[in-house]
Amino acid sequence: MASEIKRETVVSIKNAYLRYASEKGSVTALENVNLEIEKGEFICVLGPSGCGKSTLLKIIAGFHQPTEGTAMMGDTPITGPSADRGVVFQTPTLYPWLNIYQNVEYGPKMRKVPKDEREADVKKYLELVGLKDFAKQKPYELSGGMKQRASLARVLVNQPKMILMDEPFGALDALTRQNMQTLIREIWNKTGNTIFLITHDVDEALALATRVIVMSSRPGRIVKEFHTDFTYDIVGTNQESAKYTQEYMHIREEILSIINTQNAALTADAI
Ligand SMILES: Nc1ncnc2c1ncn2[C@@H]1O[C@H](COP(=O)(O)OP(=O)(O)OP(=O)(O)O)[C@@H](O)[C@H]1O
Repeated sequence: MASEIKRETVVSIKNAYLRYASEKGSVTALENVNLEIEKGEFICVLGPSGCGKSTLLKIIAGFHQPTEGTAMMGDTPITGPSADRGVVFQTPTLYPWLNIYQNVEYGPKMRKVPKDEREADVKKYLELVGLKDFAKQKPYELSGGMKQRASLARVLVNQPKMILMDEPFGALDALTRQNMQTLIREIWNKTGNTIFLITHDVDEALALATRVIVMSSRPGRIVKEFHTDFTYDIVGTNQESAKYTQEYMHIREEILSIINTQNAALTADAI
């Protein structure tokens, strides 16, 4: 008998709308979004600029509540931010007056985690992101990639149920970006964490995701989802070759074609 895979829904968004109040009236950023995120998924979100990707992430993070519809973590409505859902932004969020160790220690300290446990956790996650030798440095002494790794350790040390990343590698040079992709893939593979990552880069999405979500131009709706497994090939010995398969090329073309169609609709609206 085939063994059943136990699925666990971490986050579920149902019929969600988000309207922002602005000086010119109301802006509908999201329209009827439905999304179930299962434990261990690596979701990458793509879509035209301004289509509501960050808004969706902010709903999951608890920074915004849907104007209509629901956002739940397990059986509990998401009503505000929580250490269970750690957020990594494009610009690293580190306290400049604290060293890297103290920055990573900050969350557990606030949660009153006992000192010994805290110390072991901070060391573990600094090692995991490759910063154990930089614990005493201040953020200004680190490169952009290292700062982003420190931000990641700050989130990981809280052992969140989910990691939310808003274009986390967008400001990095190509080589550092690729190294960060390898790091986040390895961390995901090792910890089995659930990740929701926004990117503008189709290749980044395909190289990391187990599911790629493509959104329409504003108001943002989910127009298509692709279940992919190139990340497993890349994590194994195959490395880059996964990107040259026919299947990869085919999905890549399809995603780009959807985004281009959405961008064209956006431009036509603006004329
Ligand atoms: N606080 C706000 N008040 C009013 N409008 C907002 C607010 N935040 C976002 N918007 C609008 O909502 C829409 C969606 O914004 P959002 O930042 O979610 O898009 P995005 O897809 O993440 O964009 P990008 O890819 O350019 O980062 C945009 O039109 C934006 O101008």
